[in-house]
Amino acid sequence: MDAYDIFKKLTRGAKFKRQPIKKEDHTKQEVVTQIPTISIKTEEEPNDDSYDITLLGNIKAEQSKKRKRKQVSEDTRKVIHEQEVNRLRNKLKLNVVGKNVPEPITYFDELPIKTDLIDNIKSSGYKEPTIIQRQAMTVMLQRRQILACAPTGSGKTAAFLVPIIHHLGGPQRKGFRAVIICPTRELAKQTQRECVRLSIGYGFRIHIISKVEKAMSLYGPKSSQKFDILVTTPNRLCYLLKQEPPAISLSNVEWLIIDEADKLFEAGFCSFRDQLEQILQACTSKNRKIGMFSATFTPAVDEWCTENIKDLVRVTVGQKNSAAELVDQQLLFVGNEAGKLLAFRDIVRNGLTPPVLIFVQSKDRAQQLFSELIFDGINVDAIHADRTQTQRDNTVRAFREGKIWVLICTELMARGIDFKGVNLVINYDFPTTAISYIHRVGRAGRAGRPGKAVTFFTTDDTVNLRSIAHVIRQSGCEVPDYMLAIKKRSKRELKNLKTSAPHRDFINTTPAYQLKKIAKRGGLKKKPKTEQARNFKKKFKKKDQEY
Ligand SMILES: Nc1ncnc2c1ncn2[C@@H]1O[C@H](COP(=O)(O)OP(=O)(O)OP(=O)(O)O)[C@@H](O)[C@H]1O
Repeated sequence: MDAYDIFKKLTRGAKFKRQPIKKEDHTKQEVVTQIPTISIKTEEEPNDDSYDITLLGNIKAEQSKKRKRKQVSEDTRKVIHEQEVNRLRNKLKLNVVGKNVPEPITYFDELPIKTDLIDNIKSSGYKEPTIIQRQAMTVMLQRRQILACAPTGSGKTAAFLVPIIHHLGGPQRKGFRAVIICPTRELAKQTQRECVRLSIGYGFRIHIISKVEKAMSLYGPKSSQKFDILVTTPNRLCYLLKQEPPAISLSNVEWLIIDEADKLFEAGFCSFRDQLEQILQACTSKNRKIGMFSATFTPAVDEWCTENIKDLVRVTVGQKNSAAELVDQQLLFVGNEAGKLLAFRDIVRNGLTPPVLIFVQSKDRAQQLFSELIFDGINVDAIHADRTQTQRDNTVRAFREGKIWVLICTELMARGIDFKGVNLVINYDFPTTAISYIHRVGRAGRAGRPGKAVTFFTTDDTVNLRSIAHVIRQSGCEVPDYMLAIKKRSKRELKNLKTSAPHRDFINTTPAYQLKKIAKRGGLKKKPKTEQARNFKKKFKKKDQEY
């Protein structure tokens, strides 16, 4: 290393007043003489312009120490801040996985969005963000893709709608720029309503595909530009995409949200993986981002996300796959099928506070139970996939308006449906999976309100009893120890149960000997006893209805 190299090393970063070096001096002068005048501002600036190497070295060392000290203090501050954020996340039971995840907000005003949108949030009655909103909104506002899992009724819908509304900004006549996929039409309608409410003043055209034939002409190449946000079930959307040429364009989609993602990934749900593939192929924009939301998640969703989503942020609130803590849950042994009606009538006798949801395992059983309860003088109705769309819509509306007190439903209503203030959920038929249990009881205890859930079980329901008892215990409710000690069932047994619900006796209070007599005489002809029952009979006589 020659003298110039030493000089270069020592003076790295310093400023120089350039002075020509006299050639004749070169031979006489030592290393120091080659150093031009240096102007370094230090606290103890020496009178002499020339420095010797030691002094220079000291200054450089001092400077580097200062820089290091500054860096260290910046790093320390960063670490302390990160620790604070982590402490907050722990307190909120908020788990995040991903690179540089933005910190959660505390108030809606902290969101980097227009005040109009904040006003819309507040006029929806949302004073403070829920935990999932505190984190998911900030993640999505940075256009990061997300897999979010938070309890039922915790406000996941607004968590994804607000960032979407902010990003779309206003109508651009470019066609659909956001697509939200829901497993049922009821949930799609509810999401559309919330989107309309949160985007007041933005002028978006938010659509739901209700009739594919109508949609084919509506979303055709000429008119599709008018629309901005699409809320739909996967089947309807894929039907439109399959047309030649496709009856809908998704080429400008920026956000694709899959709500109740694990339901759609469930084996047997119309091969949603293929449908999702088809939808993704149609979303050709480079800016397309994916958001997956649900209260429960299965490994299938996680695997798909790991394989298909880059720079994913995973956000989980509370323990994964647990029931809402605000629901007071109870398991009630009713002996056998007949015991269920007795137990329900007992609950009614002790005072039933509507609105109440009763879950059964099939459409037939929903009808059977309805035929029984209609004679009990309760305002009751049933909703399931065999009812026409108009009937389903009317029933949901009547239940929301308080005209129906007790709604008998199948799994169709277990996911996402938000009925304000459901006081009681009754699992008349034992759910076939813990996931189904979590969603069913999650229809109560929403948006910070308390609720109750009673689950009937008979001697036939022991296969799944252990896992559901665990869910109940995990959410802080009491269950007898013996239930938790039941032998774990094999995966095959649980899978069988998942794919086919157990066989159950007909729901009927007519004694067996009487039923036999009736059967001999040529079938069950029960006369309606009340006005309500007569109306019900009339209603279901209508030709166009599918009952
Ligand atoms: N910040 C908030 N403050 C108060 N209420 C809220 C807030 N955000 C949402 N809500 C209300 O909470 C209820 C539940 O919200 P939402 O349906 O989005 O829950 P969810 O997490 O999607 O539930 P599920 O998992 O059952 O689909 C709704 O009535 C909604 O209006």
